Amino acid sequence: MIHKSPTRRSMSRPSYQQVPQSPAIRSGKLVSSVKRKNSVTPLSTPISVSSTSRNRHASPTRSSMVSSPTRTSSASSSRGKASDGMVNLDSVWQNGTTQQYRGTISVSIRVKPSESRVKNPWKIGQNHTIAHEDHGEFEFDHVFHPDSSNSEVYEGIGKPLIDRLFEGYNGIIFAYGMTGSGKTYTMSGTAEESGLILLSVRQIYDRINNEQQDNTSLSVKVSYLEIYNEKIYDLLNYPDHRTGTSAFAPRSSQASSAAELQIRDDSRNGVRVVGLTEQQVHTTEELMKVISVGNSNRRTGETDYNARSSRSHTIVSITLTRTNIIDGLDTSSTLSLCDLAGSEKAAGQQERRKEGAFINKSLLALGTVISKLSAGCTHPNSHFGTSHIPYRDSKLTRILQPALSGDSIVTTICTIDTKLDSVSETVNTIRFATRAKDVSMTVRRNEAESNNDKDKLVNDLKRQIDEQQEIIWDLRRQSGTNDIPTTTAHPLRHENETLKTKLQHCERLLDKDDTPVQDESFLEIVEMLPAAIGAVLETKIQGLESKLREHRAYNTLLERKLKEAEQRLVVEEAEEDPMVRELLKEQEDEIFELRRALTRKNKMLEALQSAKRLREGALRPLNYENRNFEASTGRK
Ligand SMILES: Nc1ncnc2c1ncn2[C@@H]1O[C@H](COP(=O)(O)OP(=O)(O)OP(=O)(O)O)[C@@H](O)[C@H]1O
Repeated sequence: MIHKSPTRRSMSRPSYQQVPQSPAIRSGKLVSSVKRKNSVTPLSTPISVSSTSRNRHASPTRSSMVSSPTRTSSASSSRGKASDGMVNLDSVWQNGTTQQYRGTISVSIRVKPSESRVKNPWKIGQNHTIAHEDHGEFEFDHVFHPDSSNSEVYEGIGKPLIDRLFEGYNGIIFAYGMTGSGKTYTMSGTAEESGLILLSVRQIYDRINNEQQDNTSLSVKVSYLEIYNEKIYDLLNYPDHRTGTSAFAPRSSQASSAAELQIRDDSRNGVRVVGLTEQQVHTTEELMKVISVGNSNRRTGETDYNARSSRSHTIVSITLTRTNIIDGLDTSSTLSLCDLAGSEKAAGQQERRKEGAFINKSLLALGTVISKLSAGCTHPNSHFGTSHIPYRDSKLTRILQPALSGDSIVTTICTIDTKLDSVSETVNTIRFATRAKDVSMTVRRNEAESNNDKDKLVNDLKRQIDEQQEIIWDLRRQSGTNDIPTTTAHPLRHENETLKTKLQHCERLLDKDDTPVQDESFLEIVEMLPAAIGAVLETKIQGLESKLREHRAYNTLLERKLKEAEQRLVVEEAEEDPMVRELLKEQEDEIFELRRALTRKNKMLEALQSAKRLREGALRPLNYENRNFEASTGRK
C-alpha cells in the first residue's frame, strides 16, 4: 500500500518548507544528493524586473549550467537563503543591470494511482520524499501523491514557471517516465481533467488580459514538433493533417507525407529547427485548437503497458513577446512543454520494437547528458574539466541543448508507476531524477531588443553568410572543381596523407648533407610540383651539388696536406732523439765513405778503360791494310 498523507495538502502555494533530514535518507542505497539545506528551490525565487536593461537576447554562451555541489553551496549560503528555504534575491544578482536566475533543475515525482491491493514496497513521505523498502529514500522538490490532481501539479511546478516567463526567462517542463506512467496524462490531461499545457495557456492569457497596458502589446506564437524514430516533424505542418482527437492513422502514411526537419546551429538561439512553423494565436481556444491539430498528427500506438502510448517525443513551444509601442523594444521568452516518449523493455511487435529502440536510445542520451552535467563536467573549477557533453548523440538532446546549457529554467516531472513489475523501470526513473536534481544552472533573463538591434543582427548575419559564401567559392575555384563528390573525398584524403609522409621523408633527407638527390621519394615529389617550382628547386639542388663537389675537392686537398704534415712531424720528432741523431750521423758517414769508395772505383774503372784503349792502340800495326781500307771507304 502506498503511504498517503493523512490530509490532502493545500496547494495554494508551493510547499518549500525545510524538511528535517531523516537518518533513513542517508542510509538509503540510492540517496539523492539533494539535501534540503543545500537545495535551491528555483521557482520560488522572487526576482524583480529591471526595466532599464537593454541588452540583447540571452544566448546559451552567456549562461551556464553546472554541477550543483559547487554552486549550491554558495547559492544556499545564509546570505542567499530566506527562512522558508527560498533563495534570496541577492543570490541571483550578477551585476547591477543584468539579472540571473540561479538554482538546480527543479525535479518532481508524480506517482500514478494504483488499483492493486498487493502490498506495495513504496512509501511516500510528506510532499518531498519517497522511499522503497530495498532502494532507500529519495528527496525531491515535490513528490505528488497518487491522488494529486493536474491542477495541484500545475500549481506546484507550472505556475511559478509562467511567472518567470512573464519576467523574460525561458522555461521548460519535461515529463519523463516509463511507458504508461502518466506523462501524457500530466501534460495533455484528459477530457475531464485539463493537463499542464492547457492550464499554462489559460494562465498566460489570463495574465495577458490583465496586464495589457496602453504602451505595451503582448503577443503569443506557438510551434509544435515531434521527434519520431530520430526524425523531426512539424506537427502543425502535416500536408494531410486531420483535425479531431483520433490519432490512430497508419504510421507509414503519416511518415511519408510529412517532411523531416533538420537542426542547425544558430548564433542567436544555440540550436534551430529549420522550417518549423510558428503560428500566431490570440486566445486560449485558438492556441488549444492548434495544439489539438498537432496532437492528431502525433504518433501513438499500443504497448504492453499503455493502450495509447506516445511513440514520439513532442515539444510545444509558446513564445510570449512583449513589445513597447513607444520605443519599439521587444522582449521574448519561451515556455516549452515537452512530453517524452516512455522508456520500455523490449516490445513484442516489430514496429514497437523499432520505435522502442529509438526511444530508449534518445532517453539514454538524455540520461548521459544529465549525468555529465550533474558530475560537473562544465564547471571550470571541477576536476572533470570542461569534458565533452554528448548533446549530439540524439535529436532530443540536440534540441534540448540550449535549455540544458543554461538558456532556460528547467523543470522535470518524473512520473512513476509503483506496480510490482515496474520496480526496475521506476528505480531507473528515480535515478534519472536524482541526477537531474544535482544539475545547477545560471540562467540569464532575456533582455529587450529593438528593431534596430534586430536589423543590425540580421545584416551582420547576412554579411557573415556572404563572406563564407565567398570563401567557399574561392576554395572551389582553387580546387578546380565546383563540387568535390563525397565518393572521391576519401581517396583524396588518403593520397594527401601519403604525400605528407613522403614530404616529411624528403625533409629528413634534406637535413642530411650527403643526400643522394636520386632518392625515389624525393624525385617523385619534385616531379609532382608545378613546373615553375620544380625548376627553381632543381636549380637550387644543382647549385648545392656543385658546392658539395667543391667541398669534397677541398676536403681531399686538406686531407693530403694533413697527411704530409703528419709525416713531417714524425720525421722531425725522430730527429729530436739523440740515439736517432747518432744513427743518422753514422749512416751519413757511411754514405760519405761509400761515395768516396765509389769515386775511387769510378776512377779506377776509368784508368782501366784508358789502359785498355792504350793496349788496343799498341796492338794496331798488325792490322795496317784493314786500317787503310777503312780510311778510304769511310767505314770502320
Ligand atoms: N495520475 C493519473 N490519474 C489517473 N489516471 C492516470 C494517471 N496517470 C496516468 N493515468 C492513466 O494511465 C494511462 C497511461 O497514461 P499516459 O498515457 O499518460 O502514460 P504515458 O506515460 O504518457 O505513457 P507513454 O509513454 O506510453 O505515452 C492513461 O489511461 C491515463 O489516463
